Amino acid sequence: MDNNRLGGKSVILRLEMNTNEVHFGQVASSIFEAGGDIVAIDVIQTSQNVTVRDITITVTDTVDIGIITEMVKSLNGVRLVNISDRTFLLHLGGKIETKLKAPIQNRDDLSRVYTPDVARVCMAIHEEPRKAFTLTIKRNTVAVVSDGSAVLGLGNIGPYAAMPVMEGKSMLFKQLADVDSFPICLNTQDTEQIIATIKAIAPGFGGINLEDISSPRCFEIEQRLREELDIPVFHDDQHGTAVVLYAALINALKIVNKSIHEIKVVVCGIGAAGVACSKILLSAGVQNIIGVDRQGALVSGTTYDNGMWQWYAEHTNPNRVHGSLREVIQGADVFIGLSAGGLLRREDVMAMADNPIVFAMANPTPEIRPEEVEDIVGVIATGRSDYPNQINNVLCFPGIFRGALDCRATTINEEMKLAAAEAIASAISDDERSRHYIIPSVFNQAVVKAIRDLVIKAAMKTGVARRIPREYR
Ligand SMILES: NC(=O)c1ccc[n+]([C@@H]2O[C@H](COP(=O)([O-])OP(=O)(O)OC[C@H]3O[C@@H](n4cnc5c(N)ncnc54)[C@H](O)[C@@H]3O)[C@@H](O)[C@H]2O)c1
Ligand SMILES: O=C(O)C[C@H](O)C(=O)O
Ligand SMILES: [Mg+2]
Repeated sequence: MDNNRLGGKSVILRLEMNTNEVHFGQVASSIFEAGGDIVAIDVIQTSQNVTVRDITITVTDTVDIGIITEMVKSLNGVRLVNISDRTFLLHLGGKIETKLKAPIQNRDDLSRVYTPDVARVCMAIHEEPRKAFTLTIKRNTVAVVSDGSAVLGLGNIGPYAAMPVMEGKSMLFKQLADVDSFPICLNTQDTEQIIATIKAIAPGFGGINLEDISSPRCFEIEQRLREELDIPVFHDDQHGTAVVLYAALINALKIVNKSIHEIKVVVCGIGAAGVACSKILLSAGVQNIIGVDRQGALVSGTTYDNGMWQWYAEHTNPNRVHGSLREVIQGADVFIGLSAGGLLRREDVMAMADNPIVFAMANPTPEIRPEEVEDIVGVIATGRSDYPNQINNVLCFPGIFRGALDCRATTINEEMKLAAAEAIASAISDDERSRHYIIPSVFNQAVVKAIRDLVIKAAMKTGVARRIPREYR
C-alpha cells in the first residue's frame, strides 16, 4: 500500500532545539535538502537555550517522510519530540458532531422541547404518523450504514475501521447538500440481522444510504429493504457509482468520438459497483460488455455460486470470450476498474483500441496510476480527488438524496438515477469539455442543485413523490 498517499502529503514535526548547538536555518535547509517544503512554523515554547517549534512540511508523492525525519534527528542539538500526520489530526475525536437548532435558555424553552409540552407533539405524530416528516429530524436525515465488509478497496476491515469513511460521507452530505446524517457501523455481517437492524432504526430517517457492504450480500440486503421500507434505500457503491460513471462515459465518448452502441467495454471487479455500472451501461445501449473477476471473464454456460454472476454472465459477453484480464482487454475501447489497486499494466492499455478510455476507479489505489499511461490514453479518470477527472459517487449521493428528501420520495428509482446522471454530464458544456475535464468538480455547487431539481421532476413524473416542493406547485 502507498503509505505516503494514504498518510497524507503533509506532516507536522515538533522539534526541540538547543540554540547553543543548532540554528533554525540549519534545520530548515536539511529539511529542504531531503525534499520537504516548510509551509508553516509555530513557536510552541521558548527559553534561553531551548526552543520548541512545530514545523509543518509538505512533500510530493515521491519523497519519503522517513528520510526527512532521519535527517533532522541526525543534527546535533535537535530532538524530534513528535510527528503529527495532518490527516490523523483531522480525525481526532471524529469528524462530525451534533448541533442544536435552538438553545434551551430557560424553563419555558425546557418545557417546550422536553416534558411536558413535547408530549403534545408526540401525540400529534401518533395520531397522524406522516407528521414525523414535519415534526422530527426524519425530514432531513439519512442513515449511512455499513457493516465494514468492503470498505473502499481495503476489503473486510470491520465496523470500527469503517467509521472514518462513513463519517466522511456524513460530512459530504451536510456540506454539499445540507442533508443531516448519522454514520452507523453495524457489528454484524449477517444478512438477516442487518436487514432487521436497519428496519428497526428506520423511523428516525428519511432515507437509508448503504455503504461499503460486500457483494453478493449487498444485493439481497438492498432489495429486501427496498421492498420492506417506505423510504429510499440506496446502495451508494452500486447506484451512486453507476450514475457518476455513466455521466463520465457520456462525456469521455464525446472526446474520443465513439458511439456508445459500438464500444467494447471491459469491467474489472464484478462486485457491488461493477454489477451496477454494467447494468446502467446495458440499459444505455452498450452491446459488448465483458466482466472480469479474480478467475477471469464471466461467460454464459458456466455455473457460478454467486447468483449475481450467473445473471451477469447471461446478460453480457455476447461473443462468449474466455480468459484473463490480460487476454480480454485486447482491442477494448473502455476499461472500467472497480476491483483493487495496481491490476492494470501499461502493456494492457497498449493492447486496447485507439484512444482508449481508462476509468481506474478502485480506491484509494487505482488499478493503474494516470502518470503511467497518460501519454497513450484518450481519457483517464480515477476515483481520487488528487488527479483530474474524479469519478466518485460523492458527485451523486448528496444531490440525489437532497432531491429525494425534498419531495419525500418513497424510493429512488431508475428514472431518478438517470436524471442524476444527466444533470452531472450536462454540468460540463461543450466548450469546457476536454480530456482532463469530463466530470464536474465535487465543489461545483451548481451540480447538487441540478441533480436535486431533475431528481424531483423524475420522482413526480413516476409517482413516487409524497410532497410536491413549493416551486413545482
Ligand atoms: N470511484 C468510486 O466512486 C467507487 C465507488 C464504489 C466502489 N469503488 C471501488 O471499487 C472497488 C470495489 O468496490 P465494491 O464496493 O464493488 O466492492 P465488492 O467487494 O463488492 O467488489 C469487489 C470485486 O472486485 C473483485 N476483485 C478483487 N480483487 C480482484 C482481482 N485481483 N482481480 C479481479 N477482480 C478482483 C472481487 O472479487 C469482487 O468481486 C473498491 O476499490 C472501491 O473503492 C469506487
Ligand atoms: O468512498 C469513496 O471514495 C467511493 C466509494 O464509495 C468507495 O467505496 O470507494
Ligand atoms: Mg463506498
